[in-house]
Amino acid sequence: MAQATLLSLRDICRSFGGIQALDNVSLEIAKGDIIGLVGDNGAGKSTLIKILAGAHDPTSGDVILEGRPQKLSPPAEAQRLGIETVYQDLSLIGTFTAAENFFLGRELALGRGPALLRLIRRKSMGDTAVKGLDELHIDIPGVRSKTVERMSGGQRQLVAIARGAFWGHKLLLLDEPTAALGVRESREVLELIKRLTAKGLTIVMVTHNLDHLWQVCNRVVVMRRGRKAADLLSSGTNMEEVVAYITGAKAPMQTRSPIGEASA
Ligand SMILES: Nc1ncnc2c1ncn2[C@@H]1O[C@H](COP(=O)(O)OP(=O)(O)OP(=O)(O)O)[C@@H](O)[C@H]1O
Repeated sequence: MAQATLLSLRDICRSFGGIQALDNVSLEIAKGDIIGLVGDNGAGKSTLIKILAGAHDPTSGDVILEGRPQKLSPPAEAQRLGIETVYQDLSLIGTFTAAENFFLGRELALGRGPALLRLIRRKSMGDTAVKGLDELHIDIPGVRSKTVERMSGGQRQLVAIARGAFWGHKLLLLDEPTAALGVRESREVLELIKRLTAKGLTIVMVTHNLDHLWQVCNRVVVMRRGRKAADLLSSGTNMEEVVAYITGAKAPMQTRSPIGEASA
């Protein structure tokens, strides 16, 4: 069955001084897509993610969200629209617990007022964070009591992704979610991504690990020198072909997004 389009990028260009980081990139993201965004260093992946995250404005081109032209910047606007980003630094405060990190910068923050009210708000935030982690079957001891700096890298990544999924009800952007992790921790993160997929979340994930991409993504988008070199269903391609697009051994496709074709 054809999936509805969530977000379209149309002819997006972005330059930094004389550097053309993105050159006429168009991309259709369907609801429920898990897109693996790949490409060599400097190919334009981060710039594309930052456009979607509202951290960069396009120099030209249009962003259409659920059928309406939309400005995504600044990042708070993208977040208001339900787009969350988990960057590699995870943006967690080490001296806060996982529960406190869930609500960083959000309206429910403790704020001012009588001590009792602040205590009640803190309890309510803790309950919500625990519920959010439970629903995703993330079993981390000390969600309310242990600071995240005392957690493993894998646990921190799980907390950051769970927080992103909790607030990002439309689109979750993941920047190399397994880059710094060992085999077991990577597996846990990939399992979490699969559970988010099952819940119908839409994800765009930058990765250098094609094996990980194949475990979770239904689509592969290859960037090369600021252009979209290929846009493929993972079920209709293989690693050899994707590598050929990454390196330029294979000429860029005349791409159209494979929305509506069979998903993996
Ligand atoms: N803020 C910036 N100022 C100047 N040039 C930039 C800026 N951000 C990106 N670029 C340039 O734009 C091009 C694309 O960079 P981008 O970071 O998007 O690539 P990437 O595919 O994410 O690479 P990597 O895998 O190395 O992170 C590169 O030439 C980079 O140097």
